[in-house]
Amino acid sequence: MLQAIADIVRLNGAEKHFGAVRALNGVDFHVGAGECVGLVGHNGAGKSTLMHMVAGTLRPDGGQIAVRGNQEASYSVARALELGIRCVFQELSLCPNLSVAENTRINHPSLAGIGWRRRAADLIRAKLDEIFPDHGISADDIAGDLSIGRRQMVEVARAFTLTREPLHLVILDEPTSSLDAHTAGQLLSFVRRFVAAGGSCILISHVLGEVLQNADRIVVMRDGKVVAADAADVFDRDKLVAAMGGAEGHQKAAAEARKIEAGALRVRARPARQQDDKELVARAGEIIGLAGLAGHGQTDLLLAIFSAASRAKAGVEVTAPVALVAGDRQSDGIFSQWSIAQNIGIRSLARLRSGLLISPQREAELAEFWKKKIGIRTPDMSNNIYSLSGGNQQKALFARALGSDAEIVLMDDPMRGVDIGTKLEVYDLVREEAAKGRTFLWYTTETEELDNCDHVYVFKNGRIVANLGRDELTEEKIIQSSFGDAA
Ligand SMILES: Nc1ncnc2c1ncn2[C@@H]1O[C@H](COP(=O)(O)OP(=O)(O)OP(=O)(O)O)[C@@H](O)[C@H]1O
Repeated sequence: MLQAIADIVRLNGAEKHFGAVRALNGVDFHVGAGECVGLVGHNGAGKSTLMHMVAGTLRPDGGQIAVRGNQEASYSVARALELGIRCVFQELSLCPNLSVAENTRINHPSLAGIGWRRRAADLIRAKLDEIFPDHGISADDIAGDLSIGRRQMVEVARAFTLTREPLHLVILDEPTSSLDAHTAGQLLSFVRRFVAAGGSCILISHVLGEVLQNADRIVVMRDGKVVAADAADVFDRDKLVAAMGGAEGHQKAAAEARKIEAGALRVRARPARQQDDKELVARAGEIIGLAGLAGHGQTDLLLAIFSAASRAKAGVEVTAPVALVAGDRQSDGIFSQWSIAQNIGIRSLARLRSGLLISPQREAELAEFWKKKIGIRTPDMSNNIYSLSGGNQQKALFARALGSDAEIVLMDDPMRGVDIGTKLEVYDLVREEAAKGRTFLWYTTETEELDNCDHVYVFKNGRIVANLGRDELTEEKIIQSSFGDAA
């Protein structure tokens, strides 16, 4: 009996189908009080679906759920909140036209009456200060005006705010996917403090090091089933990868030096706020990294280059067609009413045309080619794009850019939510395409990914502060440049 009460939540035999897809195939899962459970698995393994069961946002087709030892017959979001279970979903859920304070109020019905706005502002400000001491976010900021990283910080902080509503378990579905290494570290150390004080967390991440270092227990999912579950110290990176399946055989070849012939100039760009003569220069066949703390001008420069391809822009020279892989897929990348195939084909319309119309057959062929090439997991590419798991949506955006005629591919933190096996495949693909002469400009919040780049521009306060060659590339050096006056 005591054991049962020590569980915050326990699912037995959870089942969920989406048409032909068996997203959950009899899953047993539990979280104890004062425990951080890491949940890992390939894109489409069923992690988010399982979390929707815990958060009450989806009803299982079969199985039972018990919270603190009590069977819940009609479990729902409202019931989960009443029981102190909250979730930070992968697809961020802040209302874009409301302020940070107003968004906080949504989760706290008890913040009512005169002065609620100030109380909501105080509440979220205090939590942001506690988790991310140098956050730079105001409670009056409109959510839609914030960068994706800052929205993620608000969403996470909001989940941990305390009023009259109880708080026992927070589900964090890829909470660091848009955070730079410094900010991700702040969040993970807060999670450790929360758990040490008796709270519980579920941490989903494709950054395996994060899970290995911060979870007490790790659960591995594969194709809708739990395939391994044990204390975190029983696993290491290789064991996790092996249990997840799909990444075997891939060596970390990324760091190998590539032979680059300096090709024709493709991009020359000066950030709008640059005061010295530093500028970004990219040539045919190069893979160029953009690094530094999130929100320091990397995305702005990519967007400036993207728009300069169609309209002349001061300080930016672009000499070939450009495609952009957006990291903020909800706002910038996905056409939500369209199928997966249409989402992939949109950047290649000239090639897909037959007479005046788009040929559905050519569109389907392009989509099938990329489905196989990067393993987009779906029974049918004519399904709506939102039927894909988050990581598979991101793969579709890759396919759109790489399947197009663009000679310059801009990547704005593009691996958000992509699993480790696919990441390694995409790295190979990027290097392969660069060897054929394509140019990649790659902003990433994952320092490890910079190993794929020939050199890396570090940004601070909207300016380039350093240009590091691959032999100088270490996390320390990047952080040093990001915080220092210059480098
Ligand atoms: N609303 C939906 N309609 C149809 N299929 C869906 C829907 N939601 C999920 N699926 C399918 O269920 C399976 C599990 O998806 P889920 O989002 O749980 O995976 P995941 O492990 O969270 O993946 P990721 O790491 O990419 O986020 C996938 O095959 C996905 O395509």
